[in-house]
Amino acid sequence: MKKNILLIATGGTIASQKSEHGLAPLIQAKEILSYIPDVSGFCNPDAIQLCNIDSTNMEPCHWKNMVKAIRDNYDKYDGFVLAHGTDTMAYTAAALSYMIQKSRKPIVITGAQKSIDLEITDAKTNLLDSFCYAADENSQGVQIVFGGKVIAGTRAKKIRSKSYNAFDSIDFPFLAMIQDGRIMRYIPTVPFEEEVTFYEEMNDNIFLLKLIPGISPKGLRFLFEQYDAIIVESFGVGGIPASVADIFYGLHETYPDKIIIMATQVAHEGSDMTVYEVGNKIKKECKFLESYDMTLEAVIAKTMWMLGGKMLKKWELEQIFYKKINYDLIFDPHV
Ligand SMILES: NC(=O)C[C@H](N)C(=O)O
Repeated sequence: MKKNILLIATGGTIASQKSEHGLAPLIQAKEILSYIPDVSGFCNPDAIQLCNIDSTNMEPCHWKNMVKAIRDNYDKYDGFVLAHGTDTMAYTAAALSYMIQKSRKPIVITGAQKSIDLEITDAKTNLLDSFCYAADENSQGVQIVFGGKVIAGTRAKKIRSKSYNAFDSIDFPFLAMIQDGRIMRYIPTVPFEEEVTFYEEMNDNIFLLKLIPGISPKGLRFLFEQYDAIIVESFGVGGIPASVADIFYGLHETYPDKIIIMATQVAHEGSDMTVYEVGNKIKKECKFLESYDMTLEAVIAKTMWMLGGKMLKKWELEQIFYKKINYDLIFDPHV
């Protein structure tokens, strides 16, 4: 029997047309479907419009609306395809990986580098591939389908701003590749036994501090006062420059429960603060959590999600942060 697949359109280049001030999302969900009539050959497609925005404007409130739309339609459809801008797609894929867990019904996020109404575009192939993946018996969970690759929702990163080949899977194999409607799986599907769980609360009161050589520690106190968690994007495997470390020690005494997470600016292989003196001591004394092999997008989304529910103690948060969800972490931190 043919599967019922719901397209949830949110905007992005895939839906964009020229406006007075540049490309802007204008094409509506049903019209997007009309560009890919072939999907009706293998599934029953349907479409709804959630918003029509450039993904630059994507916010946690939109993720909440996506979760609600999927939850409200969960019994009616067998799979979901979200059409989304590419710029923040990796964040949305990570966010939905935490907000919708153990879904037997696949949730596929896709988009394009060129609008669907252009003669030469990647939009139709990406959409066709996404419907094909969403309608396949062995698909589940949250993933991006783009440029013929299927990437776990927590592992995607936009690595090219213009080419069709815009996304990569960081430190984790592609789940599958898709070519001419054929799916080649690299990671076998182990069907979820538990029921799907939906979470709608995200705490976006977090701050990402990118370190640069010679960074001035001015303003750190303000960040500690204002934000519930601070993610520090440092160099290499992770460390804090001496000029900043003293301030951190002082602030940790005043705010011992503040969540501080070390991530790295290096694209591959992740963090390990214990290797160098510049990271080891401060990690222990200020009780830093660290990203290890999680992507920055996953760390940000996971932090928002874990702080989104009820107030938890720091040690409970630590356990949740290192819990493996949708392939986000391979390293074993031995908490
Ligand atoms: N290719 C794209 O979709 C880029 C667009 N600015 C967006 O993220 O909405």
